[in-house]
Amino acid sequence: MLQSELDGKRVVVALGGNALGETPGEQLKLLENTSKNLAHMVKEGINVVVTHGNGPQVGIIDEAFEVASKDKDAQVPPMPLSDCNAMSQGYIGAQLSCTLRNEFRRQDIMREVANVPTHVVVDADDPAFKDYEKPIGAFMTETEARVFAKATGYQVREDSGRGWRRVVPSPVPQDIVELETVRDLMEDGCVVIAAGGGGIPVTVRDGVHTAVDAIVDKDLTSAILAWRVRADILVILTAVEKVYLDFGKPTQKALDAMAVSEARAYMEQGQFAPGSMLPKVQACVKFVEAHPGGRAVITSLDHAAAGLRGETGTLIVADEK
Ligand SMILES: Nc1ncnc2c1ncn2[C@@H]1O[C@H](COP(=O)(O)OP(=O)(O)O)[C@@H](O)[C@H]1O
Ligand SMILES: NC(=O)OP(=O)(O)O
Repeated sequence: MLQSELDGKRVVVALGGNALGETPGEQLKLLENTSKNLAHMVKEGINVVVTHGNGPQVGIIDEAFEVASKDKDAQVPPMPLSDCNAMSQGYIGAQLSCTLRNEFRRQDIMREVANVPTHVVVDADDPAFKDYEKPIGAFMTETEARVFAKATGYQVREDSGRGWRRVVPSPVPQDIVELETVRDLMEDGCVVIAAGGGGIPVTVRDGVHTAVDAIVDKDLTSAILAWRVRADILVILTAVEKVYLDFGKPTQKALDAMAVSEARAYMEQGQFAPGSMLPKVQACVKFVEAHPGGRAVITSLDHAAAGLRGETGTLIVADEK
């Protein structure tokens, strides 16, 4: 796809939480770089909506409150995971708003940035509340993880060959509460940051919203958002340039493209790790199925522009009729 063909297109860009570094300072640096890439897209006439992950960050915030609340002298209250989730959304979104505004100024882009704290509706009976799948927080060795699990009562799991992490419930997002606000802001010409950390999950009963302690997968929420704002392209940016078959094995093979039926077959073979690559592929399939004509790309931040032009990354498209 030529750059000129991207002019006027709506693109939802999902930034991986694991690509945001481990400290606020590191995150700010990475977001400055990310904002350069996003600003280039905006300058080319693309209507960008940005979503972001929060797995490592929400784990750190939760851990900080856990440790501090156990210190009798510190006078820090325990903090529910749902509120830690909201804090991560606020702090990542706030840093990104700042770095985007600075980059727009540098590149003479006259666009407003709006950060929308976002909630997503989930089903209170989602089986994910029993079978925890979402890795959050720092990576540990297996021994460290087992000690941590014994001390805290938390569940831990190996994460895609990268180490062990705490896992929490990750219910499937059904709807985005602030969707109309996001749409209105887009119509007004804002570059919108929304659905951070997959959104704060709420259950709704008789119209009453109740936040729940879970972390929604931001790629699944991004797919709903992309479909509901009629995006042309969903771009999922993570740490790898492409999706692989036999990931991490000597037989590893990069995928340039997958039709939906191929993606489903690979998912059935267990090619994509739950909690990491699997929800990304599921999200892409969900988007291109819900929005025929839509394209989805998984690639790394550094390859975002080339991925948008179809020159790299793994493209997911609907089956040919
Ligand atoms: N089949 C696969 N192909 C590519 N990467 C995979 C695959 N299976 C698991 N992964 C891992 O999934 C990671 C992306 O998931 P994750 O780190 O959770 O995403 P995020 O960037 O959104 O935080 C990749 O960096 C890689 O380590
Ligand atoms: N909430 C979420 O999906 O975060 P990560 O992208 O960090 O896993």
